[in-house]
Amino acid sequence: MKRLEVRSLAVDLGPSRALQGIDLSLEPGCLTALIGPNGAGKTTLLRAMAGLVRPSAGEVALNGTPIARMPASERARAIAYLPQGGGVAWPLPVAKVVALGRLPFGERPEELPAKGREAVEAALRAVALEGFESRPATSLSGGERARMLLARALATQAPVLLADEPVAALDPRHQLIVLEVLKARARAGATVVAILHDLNLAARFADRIVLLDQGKVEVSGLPETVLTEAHLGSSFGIRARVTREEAGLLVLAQGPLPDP
Ligand SMILES: Nc1ncnc2c1ncn2[C@@H]1O[C@H](COP(=O)(O)OP(=O)(O)OP(=O)(O)O)[C@@H](O)[C@H]1O
Repeated sequence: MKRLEVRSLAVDLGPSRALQGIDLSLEPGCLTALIGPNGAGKTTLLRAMAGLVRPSAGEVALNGTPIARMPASERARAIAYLPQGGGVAWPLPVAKVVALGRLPFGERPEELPAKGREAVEAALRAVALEGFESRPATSLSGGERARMLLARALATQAPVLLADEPVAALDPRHQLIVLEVLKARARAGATVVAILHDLNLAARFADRIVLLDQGKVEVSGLPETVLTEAHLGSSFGIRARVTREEAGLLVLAQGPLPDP
């Protein structure tokens, strides 16, 4: 089990400060949704958590060890990262693409050991892509491709899973399937962080929500603490109604607020 800590993190991208003063503790067993308006810094924060962006100040630590000091191979086994809208350039069979998730263990797709094969099969099952194993990856639809790339990240079976908009390209049924998979990973002890734009899915599935706005954490905590009409107005610029239904919080975006 790995706790991911973000301590006083700042990131500069070119001339602009993308993140500033970020302090977060991401707990094992917990699915955290990262939400915020376009350009808030969500992808930058997730990339920093994966060790893909160099902080200008502060650090990210895994069970107390700064990830910048971890060997790349160790980090790749500990943190699986699903980039936003990833693509595939070669017509590799789907099973081989998913098997690339085993590379951090030195397992090559063409000669996977039993454990690697099981991990790949379980990942394909989890995203409902059984039967796609030999299809060329380049022949998949956008949503199928997104699920294949999530399966690659799942196949690593890393204790930390960071997913950038894992359900953005998916139909409603597959959105639910994928979020249930992420939740199950968390329940099995993983630390899971997913960027979500759908506030109702965040309300329903996240144990904790972090709302980023202009490179800072505006608020973080339980869904009912974060998804308030006031926060939705001030950070997203929308007039919204939040009601509590039997299934959980329901966010109804009613209209954009005028520019401040
Ligand atoms: N390479 C770069 N150079 C300069 N600025 C950048 C660079 N990459 C991102 N930015 C800026 O940093 C800010 C944060 O970007 P980021 O992609 O993290 O936002 P986001 O919250 O993920 O947005 P979205 O919801 O649109 O995906 C944005 O203002 C973006 O324009």
